[in-house]
Amino acid sequence: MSNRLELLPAVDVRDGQAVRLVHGESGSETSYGDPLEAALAWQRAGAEWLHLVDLDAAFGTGDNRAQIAEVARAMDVKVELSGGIRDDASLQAALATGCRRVNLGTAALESPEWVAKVIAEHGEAVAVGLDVRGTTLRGRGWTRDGGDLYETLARLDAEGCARYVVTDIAKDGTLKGPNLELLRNVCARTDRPVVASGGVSSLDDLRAIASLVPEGVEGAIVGKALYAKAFTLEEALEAVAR
Ligand SMILES: O=C(O)c1ccccc1NCC(=O)[C@H](O)[C@H](O)COP(=O)(O)O
Repeated sequence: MSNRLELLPAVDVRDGQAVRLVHGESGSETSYGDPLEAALAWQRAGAEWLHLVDLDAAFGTGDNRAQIAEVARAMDVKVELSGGIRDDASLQAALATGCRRVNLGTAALESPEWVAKVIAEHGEAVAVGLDVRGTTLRGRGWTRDGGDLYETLARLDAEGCARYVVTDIAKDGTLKGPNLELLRNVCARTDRPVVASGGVSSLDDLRAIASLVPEGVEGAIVGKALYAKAFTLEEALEAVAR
């Protein structure tokens, strides 16, 4: 594992638009225009990764599959794809975009046998999103409870899950800072890399997450702060370069 924090600027797509939600709640969207333009802007600014989310697929309000595939295929940088990947068809469609990895969320809570099979078949190409309120996991676009964080983590670890994307829903899209305690607690319970998501508001937040790299945090997803211009991606990359 590198000792430098990886940054993953986010492009969350709802109804064809790049948006950010507050607490992941449907209806709380702020729109930021064309997803491809946003993704290309992050790439031009030096991103190594793009975190690309199909929110409609996550919520079950349709999908943006064709547009998501167009964005993923246009990227020269690594793409992590999330939202509504719950069965063989959606998994194959996601992998066919050429993305580097997919995030499974709801499926890890509702279809554990399928997820164990997918982890065994695809290894590093699969991460599991652990999206929590407190220590209770949430699925179906974060609208339904899905069990205990640490029990699920132990099960997924035993199945060989390669990495986790950990989101405190109470922080997501709020610019209130990341939940460092949650990240530390998850890192203490697994030896797999953890990608932090939700709440980043400042370069100091990124430095604080970067201080957890020795504990197992590998990356940080940044959404709202970049769209709200709290800092630029260039500044963020510079802040975690040392
Ligand atoms: O990732 C999902 O599947 C998802 C489902 C339902 C609501 C939101 C979802 N993802 C949100 C994100 O991944 C955000 O882009 C990320 O947490 C960034 O948060 P922030 O920096 O606080 O804007």
